[in-house]
Amino acid sequence: MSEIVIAIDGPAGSGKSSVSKQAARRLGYAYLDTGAAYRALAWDLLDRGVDTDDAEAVTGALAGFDYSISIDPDDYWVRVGDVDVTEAIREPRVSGVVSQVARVPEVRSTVTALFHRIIAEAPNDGIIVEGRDITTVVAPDAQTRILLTAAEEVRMARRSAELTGESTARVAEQLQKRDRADSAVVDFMTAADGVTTVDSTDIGFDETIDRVIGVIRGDAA
Ligand SMILES: Nc1ncnc2c1ncn2[C@@H]1O[C@H](COP(=O)(O)OP(=O)(O)OP(=O)(O)O)[C@@H](O)[C@H]1O
Ligand SMILES: Nc1ccn([C@@H]2O[C@H](COP(=O)(O)O)[C@@H](O)[C@H]2O)c(=O)n1
Repeated sequence: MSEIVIAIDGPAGSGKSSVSKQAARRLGYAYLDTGAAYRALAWDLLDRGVDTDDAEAVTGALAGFDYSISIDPDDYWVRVGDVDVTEAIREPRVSGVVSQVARVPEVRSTVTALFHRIIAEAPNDGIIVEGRDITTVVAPDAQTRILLTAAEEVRMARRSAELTGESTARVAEQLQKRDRADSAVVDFMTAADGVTTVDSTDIGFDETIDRVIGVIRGDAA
């Protein structure tokens, strides 16, 4: 069981997954991507033909959601049943509906219970858990709580550099739309009491990891 829990929240494209994964590698910790559970559920609902706008139908489909995720930062995968959905859950069709699914209270309580089980069973000394409500709901008592952020235009530019098949305007529109919808459910734009902000707007990837590890080790932010 992990003695140390590091909670990291932030808006879309702020670097939560890439920075958390790399920091976990360096510290020998496990890494839990909580957004993957919401994405995998959205993928599963689309696959089963469930209307993702219908909260009752989404709640009804939760019992059949057979989800597993690797918490090894060197061997990351996500599965629904026997299907490896690691890549598929990043597709725009999933990103486009995930916020609708994540706003359903029964979804949030079910996946939060799942996260608590994964955290409790992690074999490493520590685990880095990233998402939107980790510092406030999933692990408010975590030893270290960080809000990882960056200016919206910088996040858009970084995301559109990754998604070569999509126009910059479309990527920007989707990122803004998702942040707006997600912000209506949880506040990940402002740091809660006791949460340290790391702003990567003007710093590169490696320096961001150094800053995050510095906060975890108790250096000044
Ligand atoms: N400090 C940084 N400097 C440069 N690039 C960065 C920095 N931090 C993250 N990136 C890049 O920004 C992109 C988005 O990062 P990442 O996917 O980790 O964000 P995220 O917060 O997990 O996004 P989402 O919530 O949408 O899944 C990646 O290409 C990543 O390599
Ligand atoms: N703690 C969380 C994490 C994620 N979500 C929802 O999932 C979507 C995908 O998350 P990514 O981190 O992969 O971008 C996100 O847009 C939220 O709708 C959440 O609600 N809580």
